[in-house]
Amino acid sequence: MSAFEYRHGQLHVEDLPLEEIAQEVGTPFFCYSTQAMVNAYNSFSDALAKAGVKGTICYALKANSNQSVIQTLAKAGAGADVVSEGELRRALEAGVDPKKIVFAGVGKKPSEMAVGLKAGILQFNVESLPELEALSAVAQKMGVTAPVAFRINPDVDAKTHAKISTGKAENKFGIDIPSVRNFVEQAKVLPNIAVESLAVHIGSQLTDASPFKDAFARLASLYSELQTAGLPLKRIDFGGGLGIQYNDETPPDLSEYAQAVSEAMQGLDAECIFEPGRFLVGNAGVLVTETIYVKDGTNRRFLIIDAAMNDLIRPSLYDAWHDITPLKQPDESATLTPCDIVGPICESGDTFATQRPLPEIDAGDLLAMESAGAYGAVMASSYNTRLNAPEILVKGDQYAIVRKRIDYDTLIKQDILPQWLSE
Ligand SMILES: Cc1ncc(COP(=O)(O)O)c(C=O)c1O
Ligand SMILES: N[C@@H](CCCC[NH3+])C(=O)O
Repeated sequence: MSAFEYRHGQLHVEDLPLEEIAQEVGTPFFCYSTQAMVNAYNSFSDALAKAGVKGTICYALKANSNQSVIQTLAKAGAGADVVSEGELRRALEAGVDPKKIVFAGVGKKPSEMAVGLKAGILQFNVESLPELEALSAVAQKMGVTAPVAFRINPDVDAKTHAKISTGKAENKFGIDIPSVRNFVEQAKVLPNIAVESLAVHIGSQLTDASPFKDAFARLASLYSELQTAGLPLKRIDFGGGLGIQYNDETPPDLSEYAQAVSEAMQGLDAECIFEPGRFLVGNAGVLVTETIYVKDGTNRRFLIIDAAMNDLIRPSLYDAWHDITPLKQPDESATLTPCDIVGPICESGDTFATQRPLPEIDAGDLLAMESAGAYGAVMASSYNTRLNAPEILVKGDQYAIVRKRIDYDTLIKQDILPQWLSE
């Protein structure tokens, strides 16, 4: 059973009508299903087990870093993939075992490295020589050894949106394969560094299995070559990137993905790490919004809603598609009219959908923007001095506000007037 479906004419999340939450919380708000997240985690883990792959699933916090989401996944067994001191602190606060935390990102500062070393995390995914040198210096100063994975850039086209593609030579990420031997030599002479792992991540929202296969094969062959040359590698990190269905894409199913991993692992003795973000939470969340006005323009109908690009930026930033579903189930015979669904922000880019066929929608009607669990609330801003959309977590017939809406007073008072303006 899906976590979001119509029952008795109303869109439900698990056992609750979304409209009931909307009446109590007000719109817009994000709503996440515990069941959908746990199911996604279990299906990922089962698929790996079925393919004979043993590994740790380190949830990529950047997709949705609400403490309740991290804790839900940690309770299901997940570790964490973090990219900043903030995310690292979130993971530790949620009780994630430091030995299941990997620290990725091209720009870790020495102060952030120190927090990771102090916590005793599993590995730092290193992407440049200056970063390796900085890590060595911090570790030496602290009298500890830094566990390192070299993140490789396999120069593989992930066939995804250019802004979220990370494995091509022109991208800022990873170390090109021919340079890795030099990195290994440098690591030997740098104090307090232990190279234990190789990592890869070629992009996000991959809908084709072949780039995964290519990247994993290159990673595995390099792993085997370096191990044979005497480097004591223990782990291989396959990154994240598995796509979800937003519209009519057909992402690889889990067994195909797990098969690609298992093929790459043939003949290798290594623990595996995975860093899925979107797959675990993307389809577990919606953004609920109210229609403020229906405006008939010269040549099109606009639905002006109370959510905007500051709440969910994906359509403006990547031309991303999100299904838009009325909370009240329309008649099967309802006539569909093409509408532009837009927010109140003063930019034409504040558009969620163009010429989207929808049944008759009136002012006051509630809509759900689907697949908003990943890269939704985490990418929000207060542009146009709009209040944040609160976040709600549902479990069965219970719901909890897991991030509240900040009031205008608090928002405005974040700004501090310099003395001279109050004189
Ligand atoms: C290093 C790394 N790991 C994991 C992820 C998570 O990606 P996704 O949400 O596509 O699974 C990302 C984001 O693309 C990333 O940059
Ligand atoms: N923010 C992007 C994904 C970025 C992945 C970051 N590594 C999206 O919404 O699709």
